[in-house]
Order: sequence, then structure tokens, then C-alpha cells
Amino acid sequence: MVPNPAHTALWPAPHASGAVDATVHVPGSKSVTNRALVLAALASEPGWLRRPLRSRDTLLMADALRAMGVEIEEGIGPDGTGEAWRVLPTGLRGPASVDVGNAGTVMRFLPPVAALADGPVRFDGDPRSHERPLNGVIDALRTLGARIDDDGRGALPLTVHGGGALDGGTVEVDASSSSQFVSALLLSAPRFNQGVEVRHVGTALPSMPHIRMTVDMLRAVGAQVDTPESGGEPNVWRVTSGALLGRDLTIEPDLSNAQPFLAAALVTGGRIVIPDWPARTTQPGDRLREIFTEMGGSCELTEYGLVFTGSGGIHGIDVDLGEVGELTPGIAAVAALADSPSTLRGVSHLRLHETDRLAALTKEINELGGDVTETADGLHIRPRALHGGVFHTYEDHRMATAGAVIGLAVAGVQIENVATTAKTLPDFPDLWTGMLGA
Ligand SMILES: O=C(O)C1=C[C@@H](OP(=O)(O)O)[C@@H](O)[C@H](O)C1
Ligand SMILES: C=C(OP(=O)(O)O)C(=O)O
Repeated sequence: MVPNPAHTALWPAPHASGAVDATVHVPGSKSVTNRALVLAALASEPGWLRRPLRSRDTLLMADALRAMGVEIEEGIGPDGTGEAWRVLPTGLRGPASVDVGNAGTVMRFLPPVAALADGPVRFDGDPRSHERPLNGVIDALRTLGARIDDDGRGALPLTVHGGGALDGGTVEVDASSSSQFVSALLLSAPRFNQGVEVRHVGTALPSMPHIRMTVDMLRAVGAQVDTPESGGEPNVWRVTSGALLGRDLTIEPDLSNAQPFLAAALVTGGRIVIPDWPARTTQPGDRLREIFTEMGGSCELTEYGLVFTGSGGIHGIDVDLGEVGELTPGIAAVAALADSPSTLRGVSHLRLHETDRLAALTKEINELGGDVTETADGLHIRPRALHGGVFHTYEDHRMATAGAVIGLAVAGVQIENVATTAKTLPDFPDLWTGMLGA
């Protein structure tokens, strides 16, 4: 295979010459956009997504649903303002072929949808998609009545032989390797004949805010969901069978993708404004207000958005990131530039993300002169003077943005394959240079 030149290209990460002071309009949330697409596709009437994220992961989701017969029209919203996608649900059908890329949301959320389709749906993706765990979804779907052909490893590639309907019922799942197993089963459950009762039986369940996001979005389209938080048993979720409404939903900015910009304020002692930061949200990125305040910043949430200001000092942190694992690379980057050591805990499941993020962060920060060690469930980061060099990204968007944060403070950092940010933020290089030029 001829290597894609974009993947080997080096991007000189801009070095900040002073404090940043900019307003950054962050595109829509990947997690909200992909849930909204699935729920709209399963609804009994058309719906709208306004300000959807247009990135590799969300376009793969839209294309996959189209392959199963759903109509998704990309255009301008009903009132003529901004991008909006109209979703026209139809009878789901195979045969279809789905490319999941390396999108956890696509590879986990769509096999249950495919089980409802009439005909076979084949799933495959990037080489890394073959290594990311899917056993929780495959085993659960079989228990709930689906027929699936796979190679027995509990991973892609596989074919779901949709029978046009699925029994549903009670199922035990060990979701300790990914919360997306639970979200996947809950999202399609209103369309299962008996709904679903999902019982998580493993050790700690990561990324609870993402499960709350699933529950909130299901309720917003009319589903009845019982959760541990609404008085149910711990680690048990129930969704009742029933029709879903088509809604007109405005997608929130992606707060996890706001992270590198907030980090820029922290690292340079500057100020960043993120318009439309929601006052109430299930996105894990909202925890940054607290985490980055502890690391040396201060923030004010106004009706306009979030104003985040760095003090000039960066402090280390000891924090359990199990609920907000996707924030780890950006926090590690800031921690490597801090005035005291950090311990990031509760994130062993990051070894199964886009890449083994604990190994990748350790190697890349250490190759710039850092002192990072892996623990069983996280990282110890002892700040040291860093030097320039190549920061490899392992096809991981959050490695690329983490490297860019370090590059603000360390001259001569070059990011390999910054184009990998297209997974969730194709505009990253432009937004980053725009922030610095503003
Ligand atoms: O449901 C979602 O949208 C996500 C859940 C989390 O997955 P894990 O629980 O596998 O970490 C998160 O890391 C991922 O970026 C998005
Ligand atoms: C883990 C992530 O993605 P995915 O949805 O592919 O799991 C992420 O975006 O940090």
C-alpha cells in the first residue's frame, strides 16, 4: 500500500509568543451528533439536527444509516440559519455495508440498529477497529435474539443478519471496557419488541456522563427510561418499547474539543471565550471548568458562553478521570508543563481507545524530554524542561491536539499527521492558528 502523504506529514506546532486572547467557535459535539442521528433514524417521523458536527466520525455515521435506507439531507435549517440535517426514517434494510472507520460510536451504536433491519449488514473499519472491544454488544445482541456472524474474537469485522425486528428483554453486560456497550443497547431499545433491561456486571463502569447523555437524549425523544439515578437498582437501566418522536435538536458545541483551546489559556496565561457553552449538559468536557481551575485557571460561565482565564501558573493535579476519560490526553499535556507532579487515575480503559493512549502519551512526552510513567490505571507525570521534536499521533485526534498544547510552550514541536484531527475536528489547524493570530 502506498502511504498517504498526509499521514506522514509533519505540522510545526505554533509556539505562542504571548498570552492568547481569542473567541473560539467550537463545532458540534461528536457524541451528541451521533446519538441524535441514531435516534432520528429510529423515530417514527422526520427530525432535524441543527449545527451538527461535520467530521469523519459523524459522516461515517450518516453514511452507515443511509446504507440501511435512512434518508439524511444535508442543508440549511428550516429558518434559513446555519447548517441543519433533515433525517427521514424509513424501513431499515439490508444488504448493506458499513465502514465504521475508527469511530467507537459507529462500531458500537449501529449493530443493534442493524439487528432491526431487514437483511444482512456487514461491518468493517480501520485496522484499529478490529482491536477495539465489541464483545459486550455482540454477546448482548445474541442474548436478545440477533443472529451475528463474526470470527469469535468479539471484535470487527462482522455481519448482523437483521430480521426486521428484535425480541429484546433482559441482558447482562460487562461494560468495564467501554460505556458505549450500554449506550448502544439503550439507544435502539425502544424499537425492540420487549424493550431492554441492561445489567452491568463487571468492575467499574467508565464514562458515566456519556451514559447519562444517552438517557437524556432518549427521554427527549419520548422514550421511557429507568436508571439507577431515578430510583432503580445500581448498574441497571430499563427502556420501554415504544415509538420515538422526530425532534428539532440543536447540537451543543463539543466541550471535549474545546479542551485544547482552554488549555492554551492555561499554558500561556491568556483568555479564551467559548460561545454557547451550555449552562446544563451531560458532556464530560464540562468537568474541565473544575479540573482546569484546579490546575491554575479561573472561569466564568455567562449567557454568552464560557470565559476561561489562565493565571500564568500551571499546577499539577491528582484526579480520577474514569468518568471523563476522553479528557486525559489534554490534561496530560498541561500536566507535563505544570509546576508540580500529577497523577491521573481510573483510566485503564484508555488502552483500548483510538490507540493505547497511556502508552502513547508516555512515549511521546518522554521523547520530548518529559518524565511520565504508566501505572496500572493511569499516568504519573513529573514535569521537566521539554525540548522540541516529533510528536507522533497514532491516528488519534486527541494525541494531535495534546501535542499542539505542548507546542505552545515548547519550541520546535512537530505534530505527525495533524490531519487525524478530522475524526472529530477537521478545522483544528485553522482554529488553532486563528486563535494565535487573533
Ligand atoms: O458514548 C460516547 O459518545 C463516548 C463514550 C466514551 O467511550 P468509552 O466509555 O469507551 O471511554 C468516550 O471516551 C468516547 O469518546 C465517546
Ligand atoms: C474515545 C474516543 O472516541 P470513540 O468515540 O471512537 O470511542 C474519543 O473521541 O476520545
